Amino acid sequence: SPTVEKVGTRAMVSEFRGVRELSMAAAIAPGIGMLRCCQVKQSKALKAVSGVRAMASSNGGALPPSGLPIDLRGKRAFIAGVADDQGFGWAIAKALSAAGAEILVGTWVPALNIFESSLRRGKFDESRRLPNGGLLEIAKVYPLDAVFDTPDDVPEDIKNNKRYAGSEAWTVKECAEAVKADFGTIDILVHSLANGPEVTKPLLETSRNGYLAAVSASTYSYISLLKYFAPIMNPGGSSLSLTYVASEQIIPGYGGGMSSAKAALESDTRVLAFEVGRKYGIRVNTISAGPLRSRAAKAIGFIDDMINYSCANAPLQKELDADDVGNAAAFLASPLASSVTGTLLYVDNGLHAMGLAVDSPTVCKEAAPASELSNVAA
Ligand SMILES: NC(=O)c1ccc[n+]([C@@H]2O[C@H](COP(=O)([O-])OP(=O)(O)OC[C@H]3O[C@@H](n4cnc5c(N)ncnc54)[C@H](O)[C@@H]3O)[C@@H](O)[C@H]2O)c1
Repeated sequence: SPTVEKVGTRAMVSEFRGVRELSMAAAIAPGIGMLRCCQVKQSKALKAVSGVRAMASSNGGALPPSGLPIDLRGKRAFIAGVADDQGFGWAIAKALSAAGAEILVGTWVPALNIFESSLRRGKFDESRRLPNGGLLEIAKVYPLDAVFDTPDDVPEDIKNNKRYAGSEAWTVKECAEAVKADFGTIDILVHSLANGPEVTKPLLETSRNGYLAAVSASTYSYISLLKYFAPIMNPGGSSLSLTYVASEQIIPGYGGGMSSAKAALESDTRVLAFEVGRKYGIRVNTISAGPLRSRAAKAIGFIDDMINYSCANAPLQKELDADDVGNAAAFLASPLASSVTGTLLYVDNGLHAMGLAVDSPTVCKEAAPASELSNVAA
């Protein structure tokens, strides 16, 4: 109605003013560091404002209720690749949970004990907090090693490895069977895992075994997950993986065959979207995420440089928040994206679109008016 439209417009105007004030503070802040800090605050403020709006609407306050919610109530998600609260898997679990989904996770066997004991001891309690004030609840943590499809594939040295000794049924097939036995079906499948034992080596110096191990852990693992989980997914379900722009552009330092593994993952996303869509009515998408200081990324060794580079050169000059990826994943998993499949969605502050490093000393100021653009935005 016209009244609702008016109230909605007022709310948007005041939201806009709040953001503008923060942007102006950013413009007058002395020094680049301060500017960057203000810009990060600006993005947090945007989130806070929309959070307040959501709260007001749910409390029957002055603002109108949102007409387009991401509603995953009654859905169940299995997220493979959660072993702490620092990575994308955790952020996706939180976003799906905030939207109402029940959360199951698959944790790499060698990391299982520490993850479960940290959860029990409350180490993650602060980061379990959801925007609505609730806590992320994980209905069950399953041991998983996505490099092995069935028990027959497990070599003796892994069988006898003491880090695997306390766990059982952790191959992909057994894990899917365990989820089926416990819960029957799932609706959402997330692949948030990767491993490249020679990631720090240039491609030219990568061994055959290192290359194949990267593709096995980071790419084939997704085919295997879909192969065994799709049969227990309800039609209309959604599956998702995480990729990185090194698949399509040269990122020196992202080695060991990991760039190839991500390129294969993106190609597989399209083929699997067709096969799994036709056979099970399930959607398959991938998110190409910007740099995040996760445990896996820290192991590569130059993640801080990548984050600084993105802040300096991406269209949006702010650090990527894992929650940004979580929220995009919640959208892709939801009925709002019911016609979206076979796609790659960039969630990277726009860095993928740049063809020029605007902070390069070889770029003249006229060609790269990044600072002027910051002021215009403010
Ligand atoms: N961090 C980044 O900058 C970045 C950017 C783009 C894409 N990604 C992708 O996001 C996904 C999640 O990574 P993250 O950066 O959040 O780090 P992360 O450390 O939180 O997640 C990686 C997970 O993979 C698990 N894992 C490794 N080998 C496994 C196996 N054989 N079986 C089961 N689990 C296994 C690890 O235990 C860990 O939990 C990965 O696909 C990664 O390539 C990361």
